[in-house]
Amino acid sequence: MICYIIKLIYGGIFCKKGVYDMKSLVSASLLGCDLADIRSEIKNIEKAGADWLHCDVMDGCFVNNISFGTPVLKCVRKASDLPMDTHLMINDPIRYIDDYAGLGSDYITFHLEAAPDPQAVIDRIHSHGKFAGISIKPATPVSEVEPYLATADMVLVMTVVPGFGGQKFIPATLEKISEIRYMLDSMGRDKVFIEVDGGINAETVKFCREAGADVMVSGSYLFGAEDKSAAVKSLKV
Ligand SMILES: O=C(CO)[C@H](O)[C@H](O)COP(=O)(O)O
Ligand SMILES: [Fe+2]
Repeated sequence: MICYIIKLIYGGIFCKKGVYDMKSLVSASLLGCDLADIRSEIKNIEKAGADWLHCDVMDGCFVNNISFGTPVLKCVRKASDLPMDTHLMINDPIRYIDDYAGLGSDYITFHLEAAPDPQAVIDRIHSHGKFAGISIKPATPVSEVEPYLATADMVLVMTVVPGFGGQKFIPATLEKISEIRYMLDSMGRDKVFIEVDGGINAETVKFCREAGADVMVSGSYLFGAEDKSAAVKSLKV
């Protein structure tokens, strides 16, 4: 208990042995690119050193925005061999897992708040041989995701309220990253990724990394950068 309190105070300094040995991964959020020119945007960000392609699927119900769905992700799959990191911001996501797995997503992340039975969604993703991510909004307590840490392959901590790119990073989410990393370490699950998404740039990434995150999603910062290689590099802290 004392250790846990110290850990929270220090915001993750003592967390996850080994993660600091490797650079963090950068997942480029295509929501921030010019969608009319998506193939060349993908090629450019790939050349700049991005590790994954992050695809934000929004249904206009779970979040107040509609983005894109299977037709666009099929084109993304054809345009690149990079791992596809699909972020489902849709209600009752189990309805669409077969589709997003079938089109070639590597990681499929859904929202805990949107799923009546989160374990069933994780199991369905695994039944396709894909990696399962579970995400929480900034207002959702870490205790709600704890039951799924034993089986999820990735936890996505939203660092903005989901729905739109270009928002400001919420610092209060850092404590949640540290708490989740501590819980995963305590369970011996040190291969589980913690991904952060929303307002990630060269400054905010440092705090996320210290707290224990290892996959950094970035849209507006990366695609808005003049020098994309330098921007990607700045996120690999
Ligand atoms: O899931 C998301 C929004 O809900 C996006 O991935 C995220 O906002 C990335 O955009 P930016 O880096 O511009 O904040
Ligand atoms: Fe996202």
